[in-house]
Amino acid sequence: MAQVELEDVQIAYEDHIAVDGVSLSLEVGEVHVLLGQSGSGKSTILRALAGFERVRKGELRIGGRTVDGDVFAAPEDRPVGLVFQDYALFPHMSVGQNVAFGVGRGAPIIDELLELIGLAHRRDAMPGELSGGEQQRVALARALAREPEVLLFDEPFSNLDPELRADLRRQTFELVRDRGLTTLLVTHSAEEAMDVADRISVLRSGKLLQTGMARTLYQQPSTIEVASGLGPANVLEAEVSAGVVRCALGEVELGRVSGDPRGEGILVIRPEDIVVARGSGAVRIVRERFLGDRVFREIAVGGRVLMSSRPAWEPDAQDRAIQVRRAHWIPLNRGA
Ligand SMILES: Nc1ncnc2c1ncn2[C@@H]1O[C@H](COP(=O)(O)OP(=O)(O)OP(=O)(O)O)[C@@H](O)[C@H]1O
Repeated sequence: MAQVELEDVQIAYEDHIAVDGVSLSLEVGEVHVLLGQSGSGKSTILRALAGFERVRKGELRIGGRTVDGDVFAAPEDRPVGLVFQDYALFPHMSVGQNVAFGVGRGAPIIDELLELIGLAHRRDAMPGELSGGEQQRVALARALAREPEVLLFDEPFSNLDPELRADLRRQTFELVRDRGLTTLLVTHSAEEAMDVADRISVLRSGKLLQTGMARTLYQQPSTIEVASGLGPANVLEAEVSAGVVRCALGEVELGRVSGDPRGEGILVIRPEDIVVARGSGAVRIVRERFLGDRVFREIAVGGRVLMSSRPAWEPDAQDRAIQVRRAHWIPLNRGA
């Protein structure tokens, strides 16, 4: 059953259309990520689901009930919990009061939630006395206290340092999944999106480009923007002739190319799928970066500079040639 539905939604700020024709459906218990660059419309969608923006066209439904469109449900009448980037705790209220806000002081769920976020012993502390990670846990507990059906997260981990961010992200999504809460997370980090999402929707300039599982979007992007939104990608013009795909790298066997290669198109090749192997070819390494587990290289070949990466433990070949392990085909009209 769909828990959250957007049907052909348009949202505008005066004459600026921020979200344009977006349709999306989240299953009950799904963790869904809106991924896109700054200004792509992610937060606007989240705010509209929370009831802080109105849709101009289309409809929003939560739990099968229309909350915006022909009718409008006020924010407090929607079964949603919202967690922002900047915690937004009430500074003059203690941790316990912040969590209990809007649900009543004595509610047993408050103790349970404080226990859950590991801050039961800080119940009387003020937000200013907590670290950023602790404050964000309080904000999460506060959102959960209303027992929402849907959780909305707007870049909730971006103000935290990287190690803490990864830890808190893991804890948060364990908790969300244990409770079976339908969740929509906004982020511009592909790594974060792939880490937590059941499915990802990639947005650009207010339009939805592609929805799918991380693996599908990474390996079989429908456009160049989706390809580069999920991670580094080499993009090469190519054409199919006589049963092989030809590009600046030479020939790639058809069997190594997913999609539907025919005529002219674009090949998307991930750095790890460009293998610098033993052989004779005009391959020059322009730049090399050692990243611990892998070595990332820029290599000049066929008049182009391409990105290639290999596991750091792999021995380097002396006489070099390029092999393409895997590539994906985007038809020309969709790649533009
Ligand atoms: N209150 C507002 N008034 C006018 N325009 C706005 C308002 N809020 C957002 N916009 C515009 O709408 C578009 C979408 O903004 P939105 O905040 O949804 O993007 P975003 O993808 O969440 O970006 P970010 O990652 O920077 O938060 C942008 O062009 C932005 O400038």
